[in-house]
Amino acid sequence: MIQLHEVEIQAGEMRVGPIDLRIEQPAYVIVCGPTGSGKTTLVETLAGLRKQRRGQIVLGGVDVTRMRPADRDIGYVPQDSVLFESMTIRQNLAFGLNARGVGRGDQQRIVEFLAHRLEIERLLHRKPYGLSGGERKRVAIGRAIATAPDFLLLDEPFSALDPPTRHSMRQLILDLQLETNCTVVQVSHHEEDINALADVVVRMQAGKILETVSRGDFDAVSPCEHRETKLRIVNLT
Ligand SMILES: Nc1ncnc2c1ncn2[C@@H]1O[C@H](COP(=O)(O)OP(=O)(O)OP(=O)(O)O)[C@@H](O)[C@H]1O
Repeated sequence: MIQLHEVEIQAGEMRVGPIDLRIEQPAYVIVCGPTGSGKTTLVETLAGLRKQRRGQIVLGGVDVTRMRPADRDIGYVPQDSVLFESMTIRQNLAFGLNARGVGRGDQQRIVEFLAHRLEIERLLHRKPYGLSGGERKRVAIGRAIATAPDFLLLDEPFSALDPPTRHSMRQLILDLQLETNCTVVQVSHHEEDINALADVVVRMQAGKILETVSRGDFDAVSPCEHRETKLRIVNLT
């Protein structure tokens, strides 16, 4: 369960919140809304990167309100997908594993698996310089999911990608979410993302949640039916 209770953040001149939210896990949550409505601020706050003025955040039963970002069970892909430029792609993917003291053998096994799954094996020896936008996104996503977090935060992960790459990335993320059962919170402006991915849509406006539309309980249906059901339900929004 994602639970936010009266969360407030000061973002420059703008007050984001109070935000109250309850979302059952696992879910694919899309946060949408006009530019400047507070979507990134909300996601950064979940990641622990923004100081809250007040309120409480509970993720999967754990009160993370005062927890450091590294101690939250979260993978985060920021809007600009910043990579560690001095490290190889292999080292980028292994970063979180290394920080958690995972042994060399296990690190190697996980990195090879991720590289295969994300189709970036041929990039492992390279440094980020010169990677395409789509390749960077794949590495950033791989780095975020390497530690198998229960929560994956994606801030406009498909921006600046061409339509075919957007389509394949969307499919990849959906498959990963269904495979790992993690909860994804994704910022998106795009109707196709809502149609293809969302179990829950959180609409923000002027720093507040305007509405939360839930797509119901999909536990009993197959992944394929899952997507079709989502498509039907989005017409209600
Ligand atoms: N550090 C900051 N200093 C000043 N203003 C800030 C800061 N962070 C956020 N803001 C302001 O808070 C508001 C919300 O920003 P935020 O990035 O969360 O919006 P958003 O909904 O993600 O927008 P977009 O869709 O354009 O990415 C904006 O008006 C922004 O300028």
